[in-house]
Amino acid sequence: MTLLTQSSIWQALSAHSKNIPHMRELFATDATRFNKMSLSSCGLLLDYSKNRATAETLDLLFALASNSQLEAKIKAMFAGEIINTTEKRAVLHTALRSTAEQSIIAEGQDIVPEVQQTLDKMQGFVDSVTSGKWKGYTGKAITDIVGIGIGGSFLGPKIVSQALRPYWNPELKCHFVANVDGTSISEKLKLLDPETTLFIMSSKSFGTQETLTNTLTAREWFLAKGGLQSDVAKHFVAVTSNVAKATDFGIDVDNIFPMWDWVGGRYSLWSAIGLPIALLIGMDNFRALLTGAHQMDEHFANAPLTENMPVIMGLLSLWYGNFFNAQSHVVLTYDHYLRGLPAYFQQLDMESNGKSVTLNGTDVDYSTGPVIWGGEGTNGQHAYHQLLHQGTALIPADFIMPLQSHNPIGEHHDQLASNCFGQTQALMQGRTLDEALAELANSALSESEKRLIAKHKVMPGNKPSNTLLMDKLTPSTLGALIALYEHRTFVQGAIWNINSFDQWGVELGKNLGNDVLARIGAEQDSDALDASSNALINLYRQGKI
Ligand SMILES: O=P(O)(O)OC[C@H]1O[C@H](O)[C@H](O)[C@@H](O)[C@@H]1O
Repeated sequence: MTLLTQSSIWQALSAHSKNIPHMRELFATDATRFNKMSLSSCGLLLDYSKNRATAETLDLLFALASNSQLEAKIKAMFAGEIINTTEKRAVLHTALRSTAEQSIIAEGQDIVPEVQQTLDKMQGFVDSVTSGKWKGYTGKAITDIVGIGIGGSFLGPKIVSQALRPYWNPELKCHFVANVDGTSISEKLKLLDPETTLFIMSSKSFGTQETLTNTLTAREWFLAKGGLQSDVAKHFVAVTSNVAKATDFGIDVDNIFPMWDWVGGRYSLWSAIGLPIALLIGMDNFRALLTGAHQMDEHFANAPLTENMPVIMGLLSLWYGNFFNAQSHVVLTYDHYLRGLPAYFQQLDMESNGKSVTLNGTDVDYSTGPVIWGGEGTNGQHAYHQLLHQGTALIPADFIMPLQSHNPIGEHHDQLASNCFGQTQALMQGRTLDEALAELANSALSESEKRLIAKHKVMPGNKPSNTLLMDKLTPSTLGALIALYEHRTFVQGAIWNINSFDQWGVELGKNLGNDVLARIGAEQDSDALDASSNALINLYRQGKI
């Protein structure tokens, strides 16, 4: 057994988990439950009252956090200690949204000046492109931006741009290409004019196969359409920590925006990786996004555990995963602009906490990161919510909704809000057999049919959910919301004592993919691998089954 599961606090939580009254009862016996179990910070309100938790539960969970040295671990991250021990790196995405007055030391050097210089360089670039000063090779202004990247170098810029659609510069269109499937870039290139298109190649390592291949294809297209090699600098810029590789590739050194080892890919939208966002919404709004995230950083670093939003959310999700066998967690955004957020949180959390050894190499004997999934409300209500209400799996849910819509037409937003709140209520209270029978009382069914149908209409309820509200979706509230989930992920990783900042599983896939590519291109059929892999490679070489 690990020290964690041996600890008395873990044992106490385990015993306590068997004795929590149904949430209906918890609400019926305490009219102040919402007041006690909600908090506001950084423009967000978290209602966590619809959870299987009593005051004792929370006390035990906070004690678990303290016993896991959570506060010291938070301090270590903000202080730039090498907490990504397997890659020997600091984890300082929080420095990207620090204020210019702060001083943050990584590897003996204050990194805030570099961060500020990069923001200034972004500012100059954004101003130049959006004012029309930056010209394409035929003297025309840029109309289309294509972000080429994958993983963290794609999802952050894409999802944040999508979320901040009301703030877009109407003169610019933005497209993203991630997949190495040639269809992805081909379909985009069909829409584009090489004279007015700017490609932003985003790759921290400048070594990711998909991104390199897509960028080469974009460059070939540009040259084939009439651009000259000497025009490439007007249409290709890069964001990378590997300047040497980018210049070798042919990117003008002035057009390279820096990245640093102390920023993980899935935490990088706050860096120059966010350049497509900045172009679309302007630098003032991009800085507001950073400010919102910074406010959440301050809250996370300074609020006591008992009033700390990321801590509370992290603990409650861990509560279900470790003590109620919940294997997944659903994120439901009641806002069309936030429809991509579940996918973003999926990468953030699953790539961070999909681990099974502790920092010192011991196998864990408890569940770590759950499957994160979700979608936009109300669409999901007409599909997978059925399983949330009546399925056998326990799936805790986060509901996220702005109080004011950017598109306040007719009754739309009232209906959206009532669906959101109605779902959390239904999940919590369920429907008893007596209630189901009462609903059928006046129907024409026989008594035995009523009993049968009523049985199918019973919903156990007691399904946990958090509700996160904001006044309006703005760059600042979005920054705070994303930082909240980053820190929630950190909290869980800290308690599980895993490294939330490496990704060796992903690396293995990359390496084996390269090996298979070599076999596909080899002179002879593959025979050195397992029988299945050999057969698949050789069928591919033949091009038919
Ligand atoms: O930015 P890059 O170096 O191209 O990396 C892009 C992505 O690829 C990897 O496989 C990682 O798992 C991601 O975290 C990363 O964001």
